Amino acid sequence: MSSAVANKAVESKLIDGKAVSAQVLAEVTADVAALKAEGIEPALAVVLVGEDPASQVYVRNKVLRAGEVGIRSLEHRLPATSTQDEVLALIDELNRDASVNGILVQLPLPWHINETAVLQAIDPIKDVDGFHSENVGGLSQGRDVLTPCTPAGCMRLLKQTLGDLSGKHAVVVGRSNIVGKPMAALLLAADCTVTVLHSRSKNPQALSRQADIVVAAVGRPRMIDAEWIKPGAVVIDVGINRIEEDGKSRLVGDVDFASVLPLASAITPVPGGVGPMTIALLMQNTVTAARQQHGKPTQAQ
Ligand SMILES: NC(=O)C1=CN([C@@H]2O[C@H](COP(=O)(O)OP(=O)(O)OC[C@H]3O[C@@H](n4cnc5c(N)ncnc54)[C@H](OP(=O)(O)O)[C@@H]3O)[C@@H](O)[C@H]2O)C=CC1
Ligand SMILES: Nc1nc(=O)c2c([nH]1)NC[C@@H]1CN(c3ccc(C(=O)N[C@@H](CCC(=O)O)C(=O)O)cc3)C=[N+]21
Repeated sequence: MSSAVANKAVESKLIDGKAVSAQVLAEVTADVAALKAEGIEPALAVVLVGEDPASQVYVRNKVLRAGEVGIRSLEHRLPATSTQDEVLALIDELNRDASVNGILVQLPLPWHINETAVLQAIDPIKDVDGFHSENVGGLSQGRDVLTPCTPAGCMRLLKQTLGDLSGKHAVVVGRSNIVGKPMAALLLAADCTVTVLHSRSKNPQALSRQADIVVAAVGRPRMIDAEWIKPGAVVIDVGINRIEEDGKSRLVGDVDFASVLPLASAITPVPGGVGPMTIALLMQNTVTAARQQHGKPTQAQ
C-alpha cells in the first residue's frame, strides 16, 4: 500500500474531536449571541487552588475558549495554602452572585482540602461539571440535569460515529466519579449494555474483547492494546498522560494507538480527541445553566 493510501485509511478511522468540538462551539456561540440579544450574558467562574502546572494550562484553555464563544469568564486563583473554609467562602460568594451562571473548581485540590465538601458546596444549578450529588443522582434517574463534560463529550463523538447506540455492548475501563461512572450512566441511558472494568476486574481483556464500544479512562499510558479490542470496535481514549520518550515530552492516551488502530473501526486520537470535547461541553453546560437560571427551556441536544 502506498503511504498516501495508508494515510487515507488511517484518516478514515480517526474520530476528529477537534472538528466535532468546533461544531459544538459554533452552536454555543450562536446560543450565547441569542441570549445576549435578550440581555443575558452567560458567565463562568473557574476556581484554581494551588499552582499545579497542568491545572494552570487547563484553566487558561477554558478561559480562552469562553472568550471565543462570548462567555464572560472569571478566574479565581487561590494559593495552595488556602484553608478549606476560604475555598468554601469563595464558592458561597459565587453561588450568591446572580451574574455567575457556572462554577468550576479545577481538580485535583491540594490534599488538605476535602474534595467532596467543596463540590457539594456548589449550587447544583451552577454545577457545570455535574459533580454535585444532586446532578449525579439526577443523571442516574434519567432527569435532565447538568452532565459531566468529558463523558458527555464522548457520547457526542459516539453518536456522531455510530448513530443509534441501542443494544451495543459498551465496556468502560475505569470507574472514577468524574469519568468512568458518569460515562457508564450515559451509555446505559442510551440503551447500551454496559460493563465497567476496574483495577480488581478479572480477565479484563477477555471482557473488553466482547465490546462494540470501548471507553478507556484509566490514567495508564497505552495500557489498552490489541488484546482488549474486538475487530470493528469503536474506541474512545479519554486518557491524557504526559510521558518522556526519546528524550521528548509527549502526550499519549490510555490506548496503545498504533496496536489498536488496525483493529478498530473508529478511534479517537490523543491529543485532538476527547480533550477538546471536554472544554466545548463545558461551554455548552454554561449556556444550559444560564438558560435554566433565567427560566428558559433548554434545547434538546
Ligand atoms: N480528556 C479529558 O478531558 C480528560 C481526561 N482525563 C484522563 O483520563 C484518565 C482517567 O482519569 P480519571 O478517571 O480521573 O482517573 P482515576 O485515577 O480517578 O481513575 C482511574 C480508574 O482506572 C482504574 N484502573 C487503574 N488501573 C487499572 C487496570 N490495570 N485495569 C483496569 N482498571 C484500572 C481504577 O480502578 P480502581 O477504581 O479499582 O482503582 C480507576 O477506577 C487519566 O488519564 C486522566 O488524565 C480525565 C478527565 C478529563
Ligand atoms: N473540575 C474539573 N473538571 C474537569 O473537566 C477537569 C478537571 N477538573 N481536572 C483535570 C481534568 C482534565 N481535563 C482536560 C480538559 C481538556 C483537555 C484538552 O483539551 N486536551 C487537549 C490537549 C491539551 C494539551 O496539549 O495539553 C487534547 O487532548 O487535544 C485535557 C484534559 C479536564 N479535567
